[in-house]
Formats: sequence, structure tokens, C-alpha cells
Amino acid sequence: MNPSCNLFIVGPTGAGKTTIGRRLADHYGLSFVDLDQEIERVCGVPVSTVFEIEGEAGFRQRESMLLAECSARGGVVMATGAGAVLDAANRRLLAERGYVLWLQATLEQQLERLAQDRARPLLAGVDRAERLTTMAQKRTSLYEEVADLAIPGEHETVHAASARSILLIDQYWQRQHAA
Ligand SMILES: Nc1ncnc2c1ncn2[C@@H]1O[C@H](COP(=O)(O)OP(=O)(O)OP(=O)(O)O)[C@@H](O)[C@H]1O
Ligand SMILES: O=C(O)C1=C[C@@H](O)[C@@H](O)[C@H](O)C1
Ligand SMILES: [Mg+2]
Repeated sequence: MNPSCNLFIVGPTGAGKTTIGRRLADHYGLSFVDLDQEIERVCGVPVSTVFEIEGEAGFRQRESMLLAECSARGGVVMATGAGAVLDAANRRLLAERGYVLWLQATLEQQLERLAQDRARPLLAGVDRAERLTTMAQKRTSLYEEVADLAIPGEHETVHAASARSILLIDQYWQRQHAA
């Protein structure tokens, strides 16, 4: 593994970017950064409070600033927030500065995994299936645009999804670096 390289993870909410990203960082001996957690660390409050106080626009500004900062580090696995790809400058930085992994998930998987979740402000107090569908309509082509490698959402456990990701990363990304 070339430690100057980055692995960036994009995909819809509940796809496992945070959970699997951490495992990938452990596996490859890279440092792990989760953009949502970075925002919480810098602001000292949960993402939902940032949305309450600064609105989505304020959150997006912070997200872009931290994405620029963290992607410049080198040797990181970075889990992005599901909406980070909405911004064209974010997409450009992701594409330029690392290998981009797109973790996919079906609507059913998202609904099941996030059933108990109260931390995602864009899913609070709305029909979740409807909101997630609208998000997918707007975002799927953006994930596709920025991704180097897609991992289908057919893996029902974190362990299986991590193992599959490592297999594909080794097959495609590592090989490119070896070449
Ligand atoms: N492949 C999987 N199989 C089963 N459960 C999973 C899988 N991936 C993630 N999960 C579970 O789904 C939940 C959400 O995962 P996680 O927080 O990693 O998603 P995320 O992509 O980071 O979402 P967000 O974009 O909102 O940050 C967690 O409880 C996690 O354990
Ligand atoms: O879908 C989204 O736009 C979001 C996903 C989360 O990761 C957080 O970044 C925040 O809740 C917004
Ligand atoms: Mg996450």
C-alpha cells in the first residue's frame, strides 16, 4: 500500500461508509477520518444541532471545508457524508485526491439499518422511504460520476461487505498502484 494514497468512500446514508471505512483503514494500516464526526469534533455538537443552528447551507459549508482539509492529508480512508457529492468542488477534490469507493445499498437495507436512528436530520419527521428515494434520484448519478469502484449492496453483514470491498480494492486499486 502506498501510504500517500487516499481511499474515499461515497454512497447513500446507511450504506456503511462509516462502519466499513473504519475496517478498511484498519486493514490497510491507513488513518480513518469520518467527515460527519470531524464536523462534530470541530463544532462540539452533533450534526443535527449544526443543522438546527446553521441550516443545511451552513452544514454544507463546513462539510466542504473539512473535505478539502482532510483529503489533502494523504494516507487516509475518508468516509464522506451521504450528501457530500452534491457539491461539484467536493466531487472534483475526491476524484483528484484519491481512489473513490461507492458503497451501494438498497432502499430496504437503508430502512432496516436506520430504523432506530435519530441522528440524521434529513430523515427526521418525514416519510423515510419517500425521502430516501428522492435523495437517490438526485444523488445516484453523482456517486456514479465520482466513483472508481462500486460495491453492490448485496452484502447483508458488515463482515461480508468489508471482505468483498477488500477483495475488489485489492483487485482494482492495489493493482493500479503496483503497475
Ligand atoms: N453491509 C452491512 N450489513 C449490515 N449492516 C450494515 C452494513 N453496513 C452498515 N451496516 C449498519 O448500518 C448502520 C449504518 O451504517 P453507517 O453509519 O456506517 O452508514 P453510513 O453510510 O456512514 O451513513 P451516513 O451517510 O448517514 O453517515 C450501522 O448500524 C451499521 O452497523
Ligand atoms: O444525506 C445527507 O445529506 C446527510 C448524511 C449524513 O451523513 C450527514 O452528513 C448529514 O446528516 C447529511
Ligand atoms: Mg457515516
